[in-house]
Amino acid sequence: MQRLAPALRQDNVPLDLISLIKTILAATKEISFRVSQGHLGDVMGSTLDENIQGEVQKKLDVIANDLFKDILLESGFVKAISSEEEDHSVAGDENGKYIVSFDPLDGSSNIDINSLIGTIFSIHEAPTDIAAGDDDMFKQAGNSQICAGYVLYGPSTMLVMTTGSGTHFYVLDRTHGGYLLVERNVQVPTDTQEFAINMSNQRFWQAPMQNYISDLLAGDTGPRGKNFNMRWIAAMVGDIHRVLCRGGIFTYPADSRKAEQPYKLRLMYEANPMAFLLEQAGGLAMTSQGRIMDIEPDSIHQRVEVIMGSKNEVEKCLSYYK
Ligand SMILES: O=P(O)(O)OC[C@H]1O[C@](O)(COP(=O)(O)O)[C@@H](O)[C@@H]1O
Ligand SMILES: [Mg+2]
Ligand SMILES: [Mg+2]
Repeated sequence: MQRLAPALRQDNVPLDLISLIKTILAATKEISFRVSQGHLGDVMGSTLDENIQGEVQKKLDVIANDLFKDILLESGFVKAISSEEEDHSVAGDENGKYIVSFDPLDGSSNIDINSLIGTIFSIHEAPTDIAAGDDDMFKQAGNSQICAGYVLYGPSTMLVMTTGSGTHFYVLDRTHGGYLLVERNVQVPTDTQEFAINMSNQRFWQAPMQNYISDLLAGDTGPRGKNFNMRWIAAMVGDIHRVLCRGGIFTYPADSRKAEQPYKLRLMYEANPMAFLLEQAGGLAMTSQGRIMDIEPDSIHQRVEVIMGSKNEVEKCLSYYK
């Protein structure tokens, strides 16, 4: 099994980017250990604080955020970071070559039930004409990401990452403490009979999504002529990992629960990194209006509609919006 650094060198990843990636992964090893300790690791439960998203922060949201923030800002590689748990971007080294957006703990509602959770990250080059700490430097479209990945804290701790030369799977080897490459160039099947959506929001969806999902549910008695199964892990890392492993369509569509906030998932540290990983694996990552990675961001916590996964099924879903 190949170790991480030689695998990245094989993809011609620059040495300082490899160092930055290793810095990020050092924090994930600490989180993986804390998570595996569960109640013993004092990671369960909520704080009394709310983040800028209006969500009560879980203890592990804050622990993970502080771990990433500290290790990245001290690294010297990073001009600034932006996190789901930080109101604004945080300045690092003015000469840092990179900027990192991250979701320190994805699937927070799963922490206290010992279910699947993860960390998501996205790396861009740092603009030289904007000062560290100015949120504007993060307003870069997903198509200019140079690296994206997630770490899934599951039965095994897995890293799924791309630097633009395919999407690869790694496993954290607890015997020597490093990530080992287990699968190169993962390919998402183009067709699927598995969908993921939070069905409890059905009455709030727009008509095209209502129609698309009801045709899936009609199965072989309906226009699709085949049966579909449903899965919902309530952690994007878990649902997208399943799609990367065996295909599927994952969607968090627009809904009318809150008129001023029709979307749930965040562009910079959820949708964009997952889009890069899926596209590099032959999948599609769209909104009903276009390609997620072509969206020009206007704020670091911007939310978007998400329809992603197996190519032909995503196209089928989008045909309902035409
Ligand atoms: O609670 P819902 O509506 O099922 O939403 C689940 C979605 O929310 C999220 O948990 C949001 O992410 P965070 O846990 O990082 O806030 C996604 O991982 C997941 O896909
Ligand atoms: Mg998240
Ligand atoms: Mg989160």
